[in-house]
Amino acid sequence: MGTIVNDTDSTESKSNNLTNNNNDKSRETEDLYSDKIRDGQWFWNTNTEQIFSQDQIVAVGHASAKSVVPLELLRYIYLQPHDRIYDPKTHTISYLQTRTYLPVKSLPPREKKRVLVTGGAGFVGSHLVDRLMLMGHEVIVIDNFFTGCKNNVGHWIGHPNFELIRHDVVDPFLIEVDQIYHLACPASPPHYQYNPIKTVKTSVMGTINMLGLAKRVKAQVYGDPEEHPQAETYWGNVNPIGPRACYDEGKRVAETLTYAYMNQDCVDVRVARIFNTFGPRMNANDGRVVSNFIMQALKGEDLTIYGDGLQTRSFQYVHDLVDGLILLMNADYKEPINLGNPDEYTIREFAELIISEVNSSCKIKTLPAPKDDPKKRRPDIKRAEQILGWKPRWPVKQGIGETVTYFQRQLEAGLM
Ligand SMILES: O=C(O)[C@H]1O[C@H](OP(=O)(O)OP(=O)(O)OC[C@H]2O[C@@H](n3ccc(=O)[nH]c3=O)[C@H](O)[C@@H]2O)[C@H](O)[C@@H](O)[C@@H]1O
Repeated sequence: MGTIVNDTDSTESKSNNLTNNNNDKSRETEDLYSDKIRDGQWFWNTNTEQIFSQDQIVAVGHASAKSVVPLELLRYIYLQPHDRIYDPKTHTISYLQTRTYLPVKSLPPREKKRVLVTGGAGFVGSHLVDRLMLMGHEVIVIDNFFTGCKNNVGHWIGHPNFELIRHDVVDPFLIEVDQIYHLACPASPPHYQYNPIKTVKTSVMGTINMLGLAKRVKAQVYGDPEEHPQAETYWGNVNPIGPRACYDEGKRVAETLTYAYMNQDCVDVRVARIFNTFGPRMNANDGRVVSNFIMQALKGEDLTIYGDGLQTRSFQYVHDLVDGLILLMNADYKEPINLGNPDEYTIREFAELIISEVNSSCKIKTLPAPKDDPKKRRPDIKRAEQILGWKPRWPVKQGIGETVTYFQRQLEAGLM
């Protein structure tokens, strides 16, 4: 039984005539990739230790954790709606039946781990699953699909190294695994405030169940911080009866539980405090600032700033987070570690960045500020740098570029 990392946070088919040009393009691209896979000349042939080429990011991961994967491989998965064909005339979606899986590394049995990812069909979880699969591990996903989505991991269904189970972490679950990444919990304020009792149960009972299983944690533990930037040594400032308490306090108790299991039952734990994260597969309607602003800009609507827009956030691209989680899992370090990008923006600056990246002429409109909205958030990442040798590689602008492409393609494919 293994180690648990607990996150305390902080298409188209061939039927009909596929008249849509995008669909044809998508099919052509898929055939091209399929040929490459069959001929065994996939991107793995490139030097996979190389992360940058001519200042461009060409791979993600860290050689020390054997997590390096060519970026093209991942982009193929999340930027091509290759397994679904949308027919705008009949407003139907067909799913392709035949599937070529991307080549995964062949690991010797002693290196191959059985890894459980709770919330593995969600935004962050599904990117972690892609990476672990490509690295050659056996991956088991449990998800209740409340905010997660089968499509996020659909490209692995049927693969011998992959299992997808509908299960709610609030209920006990028994399985033998080497490692557990506990990521299950709605993270956007509208989602987690929709059913606050369930949110607390997911954090608390979900964590108890997973700790019980393994006997391993995310940045909201800091609440509306009085210390800036936030180091792991800061204890936080949370209103225990406010609308965000179900999430923030849930994460805090999850950490308390994690260390109680470590001290009392010698459970091997890791605690990641995750700061605002964005990227492809964010839910377009989850109400978070990145997805809201990009969707509004793409649709030509006004961007909604809550309050004066002077509150700050620091945004990290999802690949950087996955790098950090895998490094943390493989490090022998038990204290909490912040994973976030210290590049801090006011929400107004961020709105202007999105407008310029989408090349839109949208205006900004101001709406009332939500209660208890933290005024500042920026991680102090010295600990992650020292202990894990990790720091974010993705400039926010570059990540935003890929995320905009993702949302654009989803919109074109009728998927949102
Ligand atoms: O993205 C995340 O990872 C975090 O999202 C939320 O925290 P928050 O920072 O409030 O996230 P957003 O809802 O994205 O809001 C960020 C800021 O933008 C503002 N905002 C949001 C949406 C919008 O349309 N306009 C707007 O001005 C919010 O008021 C807030 O000040 C969750 O509470 C965190 O747990 C989660 O980790």
